[in-house]
Order: sequence, then structure tokens, then C-alpha cells
Amino acid sequence: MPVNAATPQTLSISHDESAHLLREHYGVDPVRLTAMHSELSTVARVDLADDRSLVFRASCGTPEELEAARWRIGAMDHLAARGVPTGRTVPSADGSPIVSVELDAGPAILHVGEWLDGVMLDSAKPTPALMRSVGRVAGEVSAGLASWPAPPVDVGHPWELTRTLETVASTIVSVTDPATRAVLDAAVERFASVVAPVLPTLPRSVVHHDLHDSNLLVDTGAERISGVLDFGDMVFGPRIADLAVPAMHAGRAAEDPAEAFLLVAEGWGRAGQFENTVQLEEDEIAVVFDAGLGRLAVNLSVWTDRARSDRADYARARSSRTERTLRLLLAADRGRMLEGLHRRLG
Ligand SMILES: Nc1ncnc2c1ncn2[C@@H]1O[C@H](COP(=O)(O)OP(=O)(O)OP(=O)(O)O)[C@@H](O)[C@H]1O
Ligand SMILES: N[C@@H](CCO)C(=O)O
Repeated sequence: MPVNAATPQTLSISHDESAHLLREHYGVDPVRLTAMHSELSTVARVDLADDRSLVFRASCGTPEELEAARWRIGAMDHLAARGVPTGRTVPSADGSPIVSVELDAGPAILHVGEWLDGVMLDSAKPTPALMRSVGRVAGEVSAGLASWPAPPVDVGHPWELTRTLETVASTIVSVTDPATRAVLDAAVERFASVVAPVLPTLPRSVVHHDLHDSNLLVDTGAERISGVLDFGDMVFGPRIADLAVPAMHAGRAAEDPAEAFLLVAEGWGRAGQFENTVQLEEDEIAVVFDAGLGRLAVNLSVWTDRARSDRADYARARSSRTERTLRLLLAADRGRMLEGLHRRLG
């Protein structure tokens, strides 16, 4: 089964155990631990006596997960070395980027990184400068990951662009509201007719694939992205994902999501000042907007489905504003969007 698949394992450990692991493996004595929300792992902010803050993560650690974790953390450090704010790894006392341990809960992987300051993009004011910064950072992530090796083990997840139609098909049964269903059907139809036929031929690389508005931190004073989080969904796939996902999600807080999409694309295009920037090909520019519609359809369909579970509040939070955004983007003049994207990315 691929790592990151439909039935991934969770790991929850206490503050006491986390503090003990930090002392034993990292030689640091936390003054305070603050639990952060995590879908599968234990994640905590760690405050130290010298005013430094770190982030500690303990995840389930099967041998396959261990290889995938090395690959992901290596990518984060590779990007950090290129100036992307991913939060550098803090090595363990013996100099390792990750630590493999046997806990009562089972085998686990520990990682410690720099804490990054900022507020989540979904609660920041979506100014034009901030939208451009989203695109610029996404372009830098894409350029950095272009030279990162393909995954050493089979990784995959239902959010992948390549699985858009199958994921919506397997969750849409939970969408009972006729108005929501109509929006989803329209987005799926666009993806099926415009994107799906060319998707297998588009350029691929390693992609972050989850640059959404809760995985990007913002320095609100400077109106720029100050943190890129959560490399857990990294896969090898169509590289347009790393523009389509942030451009769609950045627009969820904007009055005009279509304009926000174009501003994010503009920022990506401006990343051309940086070494090894990815210049998208004509075929990619032609479908990136409709690919984003597919991704929002997956978000709406999956979280509507999961809202039936005991994680209902989290599910609703993850998809709030999606339907409105999708509705506005489907109504946007597609010809104008394509012309605008060509001007900014071509
Ligand atoms: N380096 C960091 N600096 C600041 N905050 C961080 C950092 N890493 C993680 N966080 C915080 O911890 C939370 C969980 O981290 P992350 O998103 O990486 O975990 P996750 O297991 O993928 O969780 P989920 O999928 O539920 O978002 C983030 O939403 C963020 O609030
Ligand atoms: N990929 C999901 C969240 C899981 O990180 C989303 O788009 O809501």
C-alpha cells in the first residue's frame, strides 16, 4: 500500500513523553510544549529557556514511512538552503536529521525543525502584494523540487490531481444539497473535458501538492509568505499542481477569487528572477486554471463526505468558503482568465 494512502496510521503521544524524547535525543529541555493540530502525527511547539522556539513532530514509523520521511525532510532542507522558508531541521544530538525510535505506541519517527512565525494565509488580508508573494514562493518551491529525486517508495494520496475524478466519484454521494451538487458537477465537467485528456502528457516533477491556505504562513506586516509547511503530501506528479493549488486556495479569502488567481500567477511569473525557475509550457498554462477547479471540487467533495465523521468541525473548517469560491470561479470569463495567465506566465 502506498505511504500516505487512504488508511494511514496515526500517532498520539503525551507532552511528558515528547519532553522526555526531546531531552534524550536532542539534548534540549523544553520550558513549554504547546500541542498543534495534526491530522495524523503529534506536533508541538517547543519553547526553550533561551527564547528559541522549535517544532517537534512524532509520526508513525514503519520502514516505508522512514524512507519517505527522509525524502520529505531532505526536500525541506534542500528548499531551505535555496532560501524558501520551510524551517531548517534541527539535528538530533548525534547529528541525524530524523530519529527512529520504538515507543509503547509502536515504531516512530521524530523530527525537530525551526519554528516559523506568521499567521495562516486563510486568516490574512488577501492584498495584491500578498497574492503575488504566494505565487513567488510557490514558484520557488517548484523550482527547488524540480531537482529533487523521485520518491524512493510508492507515495500517493486522494488529493492528487491525477486522482481528481476518482476521488470526487467516491465521495460525491455525501453531497446531498442540490445547489452544492450542481457546482461540483460543473467543476468536474470542466476538469474532465479540459484537464483529464492532457494530464498524462504534462511535465512532471516532485511537487509539494498541498500549498493551501493553512499550509502557508504570512508575515502580515511585510505582506509576504514567511513559512511553507506540511510536506506530507509530496508526490511525483504534474508540476502545475504547485501553482493550481495555492492560486485556488489563496482566492478563498478574496472578494474576487479570479483576480487573486491571476495575481498568484503573476508572482510565479516574477519568480523568473531566481535561478532554475520553472517556466510553464503552453500546454500547462492552458489547463492550470481548470486543474485548480478540480482541486477545489476534491476539497468540497471530500470534506463534505468527512463531515459525517467524528471530525466534522475540522472538515467544515477545511472546506469553508470553497463552494463560494468555486461558484465565482466557474462564472469567471474563461477566455479572459486564459489570456491573463498567458500574459503573466508565458
Ligand atoms: N515550522 C513550523 N513553524 C510554525 N508552525 C508550525 C511549523 N510546523 C508546523 N507548524 C504548526 O503545526 C501545525 C501542524 O503541522 P503540519 O501541518 O506540518 O502537520 P500535519 O500533520 O500535516 O497536520 P494537518 O495535515 O492536519 O495540517 C501547522 O498547521 C502549524 O500550525
Ligand atoms: N489537502 C487537504 C488538506 C490536507 O492537508 C485540503 O485541500 O483541504
